[in-house]
Amino acid sequence: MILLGLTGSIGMGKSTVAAMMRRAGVPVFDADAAVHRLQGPGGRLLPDIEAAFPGTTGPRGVDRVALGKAVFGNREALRRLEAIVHPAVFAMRRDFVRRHRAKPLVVDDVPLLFEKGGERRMDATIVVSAPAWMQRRRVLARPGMTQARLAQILKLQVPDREKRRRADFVIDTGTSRAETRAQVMTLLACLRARGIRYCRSCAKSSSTPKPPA
Ligand SMILES: CC(C)(COP(=O)(O)OP(=O)(O)OC[C@H]1O[C@@H](n2cnc3c(N)ncnc32)[C@H](O)[C@@H]1O)[C@@H](O)C(=O)NCCC(=O)NCCS
Ligand SMILES: Nc1ncnc2c1ncn2[C@@H]1O[C@H](COP(=O)(O)OP(=O)(O)OP(=O)(O)O)[C@@H](O)[C@H]1O
Repeated sequence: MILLGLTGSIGMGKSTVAAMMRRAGVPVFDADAAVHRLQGPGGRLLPDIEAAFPGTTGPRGVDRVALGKAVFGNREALRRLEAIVHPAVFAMRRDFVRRHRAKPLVVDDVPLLFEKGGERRMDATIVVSAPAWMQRRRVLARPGMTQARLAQILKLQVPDREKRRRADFVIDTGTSRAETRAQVMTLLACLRARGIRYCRSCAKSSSTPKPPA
């Protein structure tokens, strides 16, 4: 089995690419979805989160906007939240990978792959990337997102340029979905047929469309 770490900064299209991979029959562990389950209605982590951040949980689970306000911009608070959330996610990931170990490819979709040194656990890494202006446009269109919140989140993330440099493969989402899907399918076919070493040598494609005038 080849274990692939999939990552990308906020709004780069990681979830979209992960969905394309899943549709292509690859098991994908979704760390964000795991976090949502653990923090959702009746979620296992609610008591610990409420104790550490009073008033941020309720019958509908974690109030993500309120918790985000408490931790983004406050490194110590974020570390406390991570200490509650990450061990539970690690355990779910380990079970998922074990369950699928007979498959040729397994994808681990990890928002903080390079930030937390997770790439060491992977056979290869894939970064999803688009031009910065497109990233901003996508993220600022989300409800509840502001320039200030985006700036705080970007400060916590390894810059896109650095991610691209460190990754084995880059998927460009600055183009049409059809082109992105074609890149995904080519990469998966290559990995299945030829393995990592061969595919590394023919990867790292990217195009950077100009911002609109
Ligand atoms: C604070 C929370 C509730 C805010 O939720 P919300 O739905 O508003 O934002 P979302 O989770 O989509 O994150 C927005 C962006 O911030 C990034 N981000 C989230 N947590 C972190 C973190 N610990 N460090 C750096 N960036 C982070 C995400 O990758 C994403 O790009 C949530 O982000 C959270 O619980 N974070 C801590 C757990 C964690 O580390 N999750 C990410 C990897 S498993
Ligand atoms: N070619 C493309 N590939 C992927 N996403 C695209 C493309 N073109 C436009 N998009 C849009 O870009 C947005 C990317 O959102 P997505 O949720 O996939 O990002 P993400 O990286 O998972 O974000 P986050 O880190 O915040 O969870 C979506 O609204 C998607 O429709």
